[in-house]
Amino acid sequence: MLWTARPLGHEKCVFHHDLELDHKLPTREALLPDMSRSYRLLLSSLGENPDRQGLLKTPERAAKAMLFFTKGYDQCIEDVLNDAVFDEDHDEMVLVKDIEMFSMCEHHLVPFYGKVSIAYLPNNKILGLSKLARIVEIYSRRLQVQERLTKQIAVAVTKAVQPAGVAVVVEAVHMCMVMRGVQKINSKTMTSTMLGVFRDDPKTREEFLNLVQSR
Ligand SMILES: Nc1nc2c(ncn2[C@@H]2O[C@H](COP(=O)(O)OP(=O)(O)OP(=O)(O)O)[C@@H](O)[C@H]2O)c(=O)[nH]1
Ligand SMILES: [Zn+2]
Repeated sequence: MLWTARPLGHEKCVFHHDLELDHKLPTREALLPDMSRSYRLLLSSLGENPDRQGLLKTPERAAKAMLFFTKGYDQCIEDVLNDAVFDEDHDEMVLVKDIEMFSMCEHHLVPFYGKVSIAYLPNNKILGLSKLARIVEIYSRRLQVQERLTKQIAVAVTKAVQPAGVAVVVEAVHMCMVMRGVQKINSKTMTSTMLGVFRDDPKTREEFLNLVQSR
């Protein structure tokens, strides 16, 4: 059945429970032939000739591109953290801002893209800085809605270092609102998740938002 062609999660990844992935499924690369056939059918549905020279390899290319756009399904937090959690007596805000993000709108299968800013207040544990960007990659490279993406990033940072608080702001342009539909080419969507101190203490939240907005 078609639904069995869902992406594989990593065996030891405990963060995937929300996706209800079936670990007996084939690897995602093994799905390439099925995906290529689907894209070939799509080309025919558009009235194109999938056998014309320029389109001969398009179904396979498109399938590979879609696998890349959704490669976050193949990754799990434990793997990318790679033990880069360090004991450190530091309790001031850590902020990485303007992390580029490319994701796929789950409603229209078109991109939404923008930037992510992540802050946390350490509680004797810090995270390798690049790992914040890697967490963004894991969750953005899936079919998403911006709200869920924002929250998943915040929860992942919380699980990784149990900080006193986490704040995540995502600013994105949705191509489904730009190239089609309401066609609002300048619209941007902002979402945020505030956990712990960032939720409870307006001063901490304000400090974060000021830092995010400063250029
Ligand atoms: N909340 C939220 N909505 C999203 C996101 N990405 C796309 N959407 C919205 O999903 C909705 C789908 O609405 P529908 O009415 O079923 O689809 P539609 O007829 O294509 O809607 P229009 O885009 O208004 O033409 C639209 O309002 C999109 O703007 C997202 O990340 N978060
Ligand atoms: Zn959309």
